[in-house]
Amino acid sequence: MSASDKLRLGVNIDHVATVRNARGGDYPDPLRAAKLAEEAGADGITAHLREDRRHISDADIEGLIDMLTVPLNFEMAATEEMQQIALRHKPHAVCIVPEKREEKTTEGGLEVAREENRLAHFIAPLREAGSRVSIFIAADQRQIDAAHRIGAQVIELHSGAYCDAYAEGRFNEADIELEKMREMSAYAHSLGLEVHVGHGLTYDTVSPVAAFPEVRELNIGHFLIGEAIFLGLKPAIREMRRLMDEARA
Ligand SMILES: CC(=O)[C@@H](O)[C@H](O)COP(=O)(O)O
Ligand SMILES: NCC(=O)COP(=O)(O)O
Repeated sequence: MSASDKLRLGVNIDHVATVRNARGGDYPDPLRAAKLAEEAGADGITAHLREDRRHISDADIEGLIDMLTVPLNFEMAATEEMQQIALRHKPHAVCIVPEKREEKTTEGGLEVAREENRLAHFIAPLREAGSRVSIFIAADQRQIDAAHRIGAQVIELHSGAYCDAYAEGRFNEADIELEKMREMSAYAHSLGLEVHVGHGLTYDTVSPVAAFPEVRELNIGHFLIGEAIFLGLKPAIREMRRLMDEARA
């Protein structure tokens, strides 16, 4: 396996900030988590600067930009404020995600097809600034075609429907969702898009997704931060890495 074939693990540190923000102080520090994740072998760090700043803050993003030795995948909504922040920091990757104030977490993928024109104009300066532009979407051919047309280099398939179905014991539905992601990974790859997958992945759900040959990166956060309470962050990440490597072998 060449280095370019390696399945990368992006560790999302948002929920270290959620715990910090519960008390409004300085700890636990998401930057310290990012450092440990790097040391544990993370290939990248993902952080979502929500418009309501419910977890990651502007200062966290600045700190990550200064400190990281691995690429930052900066998740953000397609708003002018976020575009300005991304253009100031020029992260390795910008992943455009949908956001709703009332949601607990990112509920679905971005509606690219309905907003093609606006999104094409929105991502052009980000690409020109040197960031790789990724679009967080459902495993839906219409959305993939639209992401391709607007000039995104990467798509990230939302694995939440698969993971939720699995967690709730709806295994037939989980298989259907998995099959959709498998087919759409191959389809997106055939168009020349780089394929990532993320949201809600756990030790129980990661292996079949890691086995898709077209997938280049998994972004995983909430489960790892939870598991770190019991195992420690580095062992939790290393176990995820082991499962990914085993599935890919
Ligand atoms: C877009 C995405 O899937 C991640 O950002 C993840 O959801 C963590 O952030 P939230 O839990 O706030 O959605
Ligand atoms: N884009 C998905 C991500 O970064 C991680 O999502 P989760 O594992 O925190 O649900």
